[in-house]
Amino acid sequence: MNKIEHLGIAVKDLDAAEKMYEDLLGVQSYKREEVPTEGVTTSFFKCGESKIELLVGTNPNSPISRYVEKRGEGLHHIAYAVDDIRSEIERLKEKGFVALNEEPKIGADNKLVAFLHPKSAGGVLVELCQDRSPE
Ligand SMILES: CC[C@H](C(=O)O)C(=O)SCCNC(=O)CCNC(=O)[C@H](O)C(C)(C)COP(=O)(O)OP(=O)(O)OC[C@H]1O[C@@H](n2cnc3c(N)ncnc32)[C@H](O)[C@@H]1OP(=O)(O)O
Ligand SMILES: [Co+2]
Repeated sequence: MNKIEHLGIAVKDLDAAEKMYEDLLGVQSYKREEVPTEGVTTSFFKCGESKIELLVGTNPNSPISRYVEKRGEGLHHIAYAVDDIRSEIERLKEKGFVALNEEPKIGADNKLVAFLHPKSAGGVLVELCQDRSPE
């Protein structure tokens, strides 16, 4: 695990959350990106080496919509930058972590991503991120 790539924060209203984080961080969001396969729209802020990823659900079945419905807005996941996501998934499975997707999937911000079930990671939803090769 090279660094914390981003902290994922589940929100109800992306416009309002962006305004709050612009005030908090003193910077503008550098991109919004929809990820239809995850049922989310994301908004990214740089914060030193890491990023803040705001996420709003775009349909009721989205993991984010379900999370906010059940637990309200708040810290949703920690994403770590890895060099080789497939070998990291295998390494972590051997350590007893539960991979929610064995095959990496396309994430936001030009990443390949995979998730570990929070119940296998001390109550924290973990995301692995590998930079996608430039198209
Ligand atoms: C990929 C685009 C973008 C990127 O960075 O590139 C993203 O980050 S997209 C982020 C949204 N996508 C995901 O989160 C995908 C992975 N998540 C899932 O598959 C589900 O959300 C899952 C399996 C974590 C939970 O779904 P489930 O339907 O099982 O929800 P439950 O409410 O039944 O939860 C079961 C159990 O887990 C606890 N839980 C749920 N979510 C979280 C969380 N974010 N952090 C910690 N714990 C979580 C929940 O409280 C339940 O525990 P229990 O003790 O049984 O109440
Ligand atoms: Co994320």
